[in-house]
Amino acid sequence: MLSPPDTSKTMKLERYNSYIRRVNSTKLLNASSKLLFRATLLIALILVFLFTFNYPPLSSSENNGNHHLHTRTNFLSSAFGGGAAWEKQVRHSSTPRRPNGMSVLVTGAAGFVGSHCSLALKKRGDGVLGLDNFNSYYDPSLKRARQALLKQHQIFIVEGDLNDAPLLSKLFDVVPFTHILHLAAQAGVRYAMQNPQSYISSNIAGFVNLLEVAKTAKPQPAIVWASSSSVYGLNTENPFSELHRTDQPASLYAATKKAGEEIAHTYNHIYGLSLTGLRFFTVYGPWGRPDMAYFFFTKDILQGKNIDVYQTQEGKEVARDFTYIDDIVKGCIGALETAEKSTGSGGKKRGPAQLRIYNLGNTSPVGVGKLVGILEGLLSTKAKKHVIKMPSNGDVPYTHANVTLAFKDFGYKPTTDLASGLRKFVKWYVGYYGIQPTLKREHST
Ligand SMILES: O=C(O)[C@H]1O[C@H](OP(=O)(O)OP(=O)(O)OC[C@H]2O[C@@H](n3ccc(=O)[nH]c3=O)[C@H](O)[C@@H]2O)[C@H](O)[C@@H](O)[C@H]1O
Repeated sequence: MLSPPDTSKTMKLERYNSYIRRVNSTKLLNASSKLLFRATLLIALILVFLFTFNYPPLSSSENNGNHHLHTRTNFLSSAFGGGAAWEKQVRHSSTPRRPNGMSVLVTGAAGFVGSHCSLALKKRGDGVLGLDNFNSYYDPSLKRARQALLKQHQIFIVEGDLNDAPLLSKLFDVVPFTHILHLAAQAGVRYAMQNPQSYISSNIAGFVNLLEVAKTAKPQPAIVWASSSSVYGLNTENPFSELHRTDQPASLYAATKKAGEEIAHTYNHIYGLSLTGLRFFTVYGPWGRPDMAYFFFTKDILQGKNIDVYQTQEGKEVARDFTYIDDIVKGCIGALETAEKSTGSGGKKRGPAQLRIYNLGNTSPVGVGKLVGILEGLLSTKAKKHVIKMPSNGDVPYTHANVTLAFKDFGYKPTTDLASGLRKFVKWYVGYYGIQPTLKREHST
């Protein structure tokens, strides 16, 4: 008999081979997993790159030297609600309803002066589109209430920031605005010590951003914008004339408004933009700003709280040329109506353009003590006055406007004295905040 073949060596070899195959297949598996992982990572990186840098461009149709801006505009349009319905609202709101009507972009439209001007323009048949960032410098619910009021009059407010170049650019792509009424700003004299950067961001960077977009717009709009009585700073000549010096601002707020006037000069000089700066003097009235003294004095008097009434270091009364909102609105519309067209095109100046500055005040300064006295009468409540020296926080002791120039050029003539204006304010205040009906009846006019 043949002895069975010795297979032990063959078996060993097969076991060894099968082991090697297992090891190799595991290695292969690991290698392919790694490859797969790397490929996925690479694809993810490419996607992140494309998304972040918007490459290749989504639009290549721009040929006005503003290619990047417009490309980003299209890319971002969905972020601010761009689209057919949004554009329809924008167009509808900004289309004039009278022959030769203006089409005005009102920045700060949910603000105090902005909301009043928007309504007045719309009532005349002009087209108005609002822009506002609804920031929380003061109670945003008041801004939302103004927005709701404007909506009732078919005025649409785009929610966005002055520093959002793509958004501004998009608005000018959609609407050939004839005018900008630029009222968006970081307001408040004393708050500048708490939040200086917000003044730089809105009043300087935001303004430059708006001018950059306006300069390339076709047609270039004429721009009327809000400067401030505070630019007179430590000026001691009275009443304040546009010819007086304005190189001694007492607050960062004033300095940013003064900077705005110089920046306006530059854009007028280089690009032919028509620019009119309006120096508002302590504007007050219904739908006003809760950060202003007349407003929070009213609130605090009604709540039985102390109010600080400032005096100068010499113990004299602090005074302001308080100006009623309706007079300011007339001034803004007068400035818009007399604004000449910008002369530039496609970012190039074609000839000299209009450059103006006007005081818009009441020409009748009133002491803060007297203001408090009027409020006490209207509210039938004695104020708990705490008379203190004016803190060194950017405030100035006195303002008084000479408005001869605004009268000459567009018939500006304030007609509301402080007592009548505050009566209207109090009537609105008690109605808006739902304060005792007895007060409301007592002060109805
Ligand atoms: O014309 C402007 O360009 C500016 O007007 C406004 O500034 P102002 O004239 O300073 O108004 P506002 O603060 O209401 O103080 C009124 C008076 O009350 C005094 N005041 C103030 C606070 C206080 O606690 N006590 C007090 O006596 C105070 O000393 C002052 O005499 C806008 O806010 C500003 O954004 C800008 O537009």
